[in-house]
Order: sequence, then C-alpha cells, then structure tokens
Amino acid sequence: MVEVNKSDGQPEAGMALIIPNSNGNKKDEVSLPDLSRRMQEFATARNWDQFHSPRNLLLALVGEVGELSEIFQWRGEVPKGLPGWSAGDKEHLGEELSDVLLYLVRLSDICGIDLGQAALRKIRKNGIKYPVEKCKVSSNKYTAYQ
Ligand SMILES: Nc1ccn([C@H]2C[C@H](O)[C@@H](COP(=O)(O)OP(=O)(O)OP(=O)(O)O)O2)c(=O)n1
Repeated sequence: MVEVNKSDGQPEAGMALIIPNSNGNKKDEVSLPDLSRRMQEFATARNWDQFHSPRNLLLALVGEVGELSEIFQWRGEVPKGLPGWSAGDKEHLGEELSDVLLYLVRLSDICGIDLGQAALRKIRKNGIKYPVEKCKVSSNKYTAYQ
C-alpha cells in the first residue's frame, strides 16, 4: 500500500494510488466542511486559487454533470441499485458523482455559501411547499396544489 502525501495528495511516481483509511477497515467519516477544506488545500498546494473563480467552477461543474450523464446515456431506464453493472462501471459512476460534488462544494465555498446549512433550510422549505397530506403519491409540481 502506498502512503499518500497528505499535502499534495500524490503517490510516488509510477506507483499505484491507494488511499488508506485513517481508521483501519472502517470507512472514514466525511462532512461537507471536510470536503471544502480538502479542496481548498488541493487548490492552494497548486496555486490554483486563481483559477477557482465562481464562473470557472460553475463551468467545470456543468462539464462534470455532462460526464455523469454520459454514463447513463443510451442505456434506457436503469433499475435502482444498477443490477448488471460491472464494478468498473460503478467505480466510474462514483468518480463522476464525486467530481460533481467536489466542484459544487468548492463553488459554494468560493461564493461564501454554507452549503450544508443552505441545503437543510431548503429541505425544510420543500416540506412546507409539498405538505404530505396534499401530495402523497402524487409528484405534481407544488403549483398544482395552490
Ligand atoms: N482546475 C482544477 C482541475 C481539477 N480539479 C479537481 C476537481 C475534480 O474532482 C477533478 C477534475 O479533474 P479533471 O478535470 O481531470 O476531470 P476528470 O477527473 O473528470 O478527468 P477526465 O475529464 O479525463 O474524465 O479534479 C480541480 O479542483 N481544479
């Protein structure tokens, strides 16, 4: 197993990239502020803050959403759990989902938005907009209930 230098995230040249969990077999816990900090460190180590402007990050995010879409393109409807997908397909999906998340987290940070708190507020707002008694089973837009 190759230890990865935490400051630049890079393994030794020519060696496989294996990022160990810090707590043995258990999965590392992760939070949005953790990801935000890791992205800040990643950018600062490369002097890339200059490139991580709101517009650039938004375009990068949209590009990654396109790459994510390509994975599903032409497959028709895909059942939940992705039965029949290879391990490689699922790993690729995880990578593209991660790119989208990481750029979203970074964009939020650069714009001064606390994404976790904003998302919690939005979930509360959605609950008010879509009261259970009015929209159970129906997926109509909220304007249909008002
Ligand atoms: N200026 C950059 C370039 C990359 N990244 C990070 C965020 C994404 O997680 C990932 C994106 O890297 P690539 O642009 O190389 O895109 P992919 O990983 O999708 O590679 P490919 O386009 O070959 O599929 O790297 C970043 O933060 N800032």
